[in-house]
Amino acid sequence: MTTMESLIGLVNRIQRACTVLGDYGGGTGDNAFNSLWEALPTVAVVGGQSSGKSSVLESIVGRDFLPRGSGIVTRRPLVLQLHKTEEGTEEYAEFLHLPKRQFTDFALVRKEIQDETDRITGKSKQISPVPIHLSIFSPNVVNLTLVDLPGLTKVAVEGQPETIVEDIESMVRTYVDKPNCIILAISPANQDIATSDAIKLAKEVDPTGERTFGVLTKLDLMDKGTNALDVLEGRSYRLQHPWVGIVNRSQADINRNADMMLARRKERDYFDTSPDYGHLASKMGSEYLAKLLSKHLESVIRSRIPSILSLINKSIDELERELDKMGRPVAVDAGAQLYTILEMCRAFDKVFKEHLDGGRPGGDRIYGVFDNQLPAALKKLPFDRHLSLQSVKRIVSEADGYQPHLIAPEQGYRRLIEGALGYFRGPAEASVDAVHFVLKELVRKSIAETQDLKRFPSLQAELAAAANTSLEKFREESKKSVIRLVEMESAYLTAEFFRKLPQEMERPAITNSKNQTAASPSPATQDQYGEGHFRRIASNVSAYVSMVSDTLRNTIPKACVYCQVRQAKLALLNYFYSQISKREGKQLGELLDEDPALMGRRLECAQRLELYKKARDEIDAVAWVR
Ligand SMILES: Nc1nc2c(ncn2[C@@H]2O[C@H](COP(=O)(O)OP(=O)(O)OP(=O)(O)O)[C@@H](O)[C@H]2O)c(=O)[nH]1
Repeated sequence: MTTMESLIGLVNRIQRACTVLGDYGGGTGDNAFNSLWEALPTVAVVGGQSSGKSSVLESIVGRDFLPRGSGIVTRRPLVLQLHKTEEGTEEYAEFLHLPKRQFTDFALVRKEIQDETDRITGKSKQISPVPIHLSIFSPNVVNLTLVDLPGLTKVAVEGQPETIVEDIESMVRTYVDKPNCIILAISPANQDIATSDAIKLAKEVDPTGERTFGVLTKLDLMDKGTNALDVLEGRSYRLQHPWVGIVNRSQADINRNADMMLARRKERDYFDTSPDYGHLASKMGSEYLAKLLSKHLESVIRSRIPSILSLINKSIDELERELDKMGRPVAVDAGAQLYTILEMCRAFDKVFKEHLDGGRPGGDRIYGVFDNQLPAALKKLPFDRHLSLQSVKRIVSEADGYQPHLIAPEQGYRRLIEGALGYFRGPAEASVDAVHFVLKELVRKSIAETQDLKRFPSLQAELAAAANTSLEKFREESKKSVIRLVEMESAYLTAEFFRKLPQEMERPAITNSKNQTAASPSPATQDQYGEGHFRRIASNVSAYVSMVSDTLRNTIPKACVYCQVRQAKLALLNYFYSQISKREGKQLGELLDEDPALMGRRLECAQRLELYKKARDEIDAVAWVR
């Protein structure tokens, strides 16, 4: 006995906890949790309108407490949990949504069911799948849980949405479809069983009749001379469990406020004295039905315990994994928050360095800048144009002014070289920018790849902004350095280079110049030198510039690495650290504000986890007392 009470009580407790967390079956979508509710055996009361569902439930309870009226009165599932108490104790009812209030007046229970139905559905006559939980504690009940569902109907009446017929059917189906659902199919005896809505549905979802209990009401209303023995003895429609006949209070009894206990006695007398059903009397009536269901429910629960436990264990594992993935909640004190932030910075820094040093991709793109982009840009510089014969002639002549040079065009050389070296600024700065963009991209990637940071969008944004500010600073420094390298080349030329060049005989050294001189004395300065002279100057300058280009091809990468890459490795987050050290506790907390959806999900997971763990402990405690 203890076991039976505890098992049904156990399922009741778990069911109530499920409802509080919004688990009443039918969870859908990617984020839906395993439904524990669906794994728990329940008895669902199903029948057409006016088939006598409410009357059966009230008979089982022995109390008048359900709303009555025309149209669809039951518009939300009512989970009715019956708890047997000691003989002589006072009966009372309790709603899950009003945990502190005990109802001893059952008329008020009826009113509360009506009000609570309207609270969710409005007065619109809509239906809602959110159940109302009602517990009744009484010495006159057996331990049992039943779910009262809206009556199946065929037409929508005034004020009801057109879809009501299908809506009710699909809500009822969400219960009876579940293999753990015991179906209490109510059919009135004064109607042909072949037309019973309850039997029609039960047949569909439970064709073998294993989990269907057939209940035949209104036996007293059958035409004189007829009886329901064909149904009750299983000849009309066979179920695995025996049919139970019921005689509820008539409408006239209800109007008279006939006492329920008296009605129970009258029902017993009816069967005991019935010429048709006398031989079945011990297996008829609402009291018998309640006991039968209670016993069956207990045995079903017992047989399902292993699968319920395995579902619970599987869900616990899944939830713990998900919680680990989401990260545990953030600490509230400033010290711990700072520690959390610094831990995440460290994790980010590690990922960033792996990108640069190897292990993760991206660092190689910096080498790509030095090995491809820079040499290609240097090659493309317009030295051919700058050192064209025409340009060399012009620059050299202009450099000499009105006095032509005597031996070598020193000023001309310098001007040509200076002009050429100026072109190196472009590729030098472009290399710095290219490295900057690679580093910036690596910061972005590293933030995205730092698992712990994922849940803190504000921290991610601040970290990215601070790292980018640092990178900008490094870029500026790097630019200054590479420009300085270029300017250093212009500031002091390598005289040695020119000394090594084969010495040119200046002035009219060239034959055709000689001839020209002979023919006509040189009228203009530029004519004093032949093309070969200028070509040689162009080629000497070009050789010098190419030597400088080789040098810069080697030194620009050194400057970029020194000023940008190395600094990024050493001091990328220094600026961030200086910023957060100025922050107060509240501002630190703001950095750690998580995505509200994630926080909500974590809370949900944590509550579910608690539910499952509690359920597991309870089942462990109860299930082995056997
Ligand atoms: N005489 C007699 N009347 C019954 C019996 N069962 C139900 N009734 C009457 O039938 C009518 C409908 O019964 P309910 O219990 O309200 O039926 P229901 O299936 O809950 O109806 P809805 O909630 O409207 O779907 C009421 O007037 C009851 O008094 C019975 O066994 N005998």
